[in-house]
Amino acid sequence: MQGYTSRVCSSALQCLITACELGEASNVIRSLRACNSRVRERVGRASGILERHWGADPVVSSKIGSSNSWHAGIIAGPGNWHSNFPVSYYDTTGSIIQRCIDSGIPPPLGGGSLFLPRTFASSPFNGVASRPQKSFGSRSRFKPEGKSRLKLQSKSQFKSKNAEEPPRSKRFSGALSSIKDLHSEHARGNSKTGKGRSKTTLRSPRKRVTPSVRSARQAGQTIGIEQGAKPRLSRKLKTEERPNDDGERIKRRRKRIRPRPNDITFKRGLNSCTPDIGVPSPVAVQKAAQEAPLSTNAKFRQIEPSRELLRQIEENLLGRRRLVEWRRSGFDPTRTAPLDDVPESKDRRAPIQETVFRQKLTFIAAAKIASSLPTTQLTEIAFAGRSNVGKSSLINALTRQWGVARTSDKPGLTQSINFFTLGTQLCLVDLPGYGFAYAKVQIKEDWEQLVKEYVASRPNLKRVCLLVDAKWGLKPRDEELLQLMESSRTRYQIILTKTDVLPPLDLARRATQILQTLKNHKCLVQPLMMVSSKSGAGVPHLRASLARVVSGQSRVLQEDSV
Ligand SMILES: Nc1nc2c(ncn2[C@@H]2O[C@H](COP(=O)(O)OP(=O)(O)OP(=O)(O)O)[C@@H](O)[C@H]2O)c(=O)[nH]1
Ligand SMILES: [Mg+2]
Repeated sequence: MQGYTSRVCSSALQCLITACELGEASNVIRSLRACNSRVRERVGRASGILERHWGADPVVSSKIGSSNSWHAGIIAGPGNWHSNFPVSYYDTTGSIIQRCIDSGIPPPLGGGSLFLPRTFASSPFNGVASRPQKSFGSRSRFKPEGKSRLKLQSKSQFKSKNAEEPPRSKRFSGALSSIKDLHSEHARGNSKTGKGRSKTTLRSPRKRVTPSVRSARQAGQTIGIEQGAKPRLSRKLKTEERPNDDGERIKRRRKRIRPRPNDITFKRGLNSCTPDIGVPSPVAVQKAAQEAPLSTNAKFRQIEPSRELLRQIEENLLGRRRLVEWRRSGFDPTRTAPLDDVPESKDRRAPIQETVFRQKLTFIAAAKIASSLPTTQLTEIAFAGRSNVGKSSLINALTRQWGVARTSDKPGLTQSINFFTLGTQLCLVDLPGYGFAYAKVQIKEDWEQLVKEYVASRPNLKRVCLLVDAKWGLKPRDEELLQLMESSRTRYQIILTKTDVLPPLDLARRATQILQTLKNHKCLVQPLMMVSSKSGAGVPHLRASLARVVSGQSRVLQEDSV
């Protein structure tokens, strides 16, 4: 039988197969079929092999392991067998465990595992095969040779033996406790069956034998305290007291962790060493606050805008506003640029008042180099500013012809000087932006140079609208262009854009800040305009101002020169 066992149990899979042959197969398979599909999916090659041998569809895990004393075929399951497995599986496992207990072999405590002992002689699985083998190689290979020492019992025999069993749950919990007892007994080596610490059962881990101990053993000496070996110290003694050679107990000093003087990681220590400078007087605090340089934000918040500017912002609903404010003022928020309208114009949008801006906006030319600039007799108004400031959007908003000048949220879309005629009087010029843009450095430098050339030398250029993002204000690149226009005596007007993203008060502060910065500039045209192409706020005012450029009134009226 030993040979039979070793052959059959050469792998854990075969061990499982053997278990099935011996009467547990149908139970195991049936119970595992009841498991969910996820469990069944986990079946690896093992199931295929079993299927080939039995023609059945057993669900056995692909995880198969073994130890010194056990071959383990881990049965796939949704969790630990003692908590989540179906009742039928409990039944099978429980009966196996019960039989292990009966045979005096401690069944393992692992979860979801069917463990089979390596040595079949002491195995509890002594049942008779419930079904014949189908194609499991030569049958004779697995037949026990000679007279079996095992007392085979049929399923019915086993059942009748365990006829008066307690209910399943109790039986199982009882089995669990007895498993634990068995384990502890085996660990002590005095199992009631006398099989504890045998080769076939659990072994305690081997103790390491040092060469000195081995030589002493060979010399027939006993190893122990009397021989001068150090006695095993209890945990307490090890940490606090330790006997010296004379048997006296010396108190060991506990190691104390002290910070090194140069260790700056010991922050608490450093803090405690900080000299006490005392509470400063309020006068000193005030003086220090006055002397300390203000941050850019703090400086900005200190700006006090004029009342006139605040009134203008309020009247034109400039700045960040809620929809309800637009509604209350009679504007329809569902329209494009709703504030570029007359309040309470229910049926249709009020037409643009300036005739010139009612004309069709037509793209006529794009210039990438100075020589390709078109020669026209039309009055030109150019829109300059940093990339993405909203130049192209403003051209569309002024003419209400959205989509003619192409816009993008990516800086650097306009890379050439684009000319748009507006009727026969006016030409709006969309300049490429400067500053950050998604373009090659060389190309950017080229178009910046072109803008400077155009602004400084164009005879028909009557006004440059320098667009400044209301959120960021003037930047060094803007100031560069301002200097150029000052030196070339080109008239320019500052237009704050994207005013809808800023609170009204901050917008007023920004306008004041810019006016303060540019108060000595000669070519600056007043007033500073604030617009939002998105909400349409301020656009009618800008239109009116630019229309005066076309009609030539601006110079006559001196309305906007400094
Ligand atoms: N919130 C808000 N967004 C705006 C306003 N004007 C333009 N934008 C947005 O800003 C982005 C850039 O607009 P453009 O008109 O393409 O800017 P640009 O100055 O022509 O940019 P470049 O051609 O790259 O120089 C777009 O996504 C616009 O929708 C505005 O008044 N308010
Ligand atoms: Mg553009």
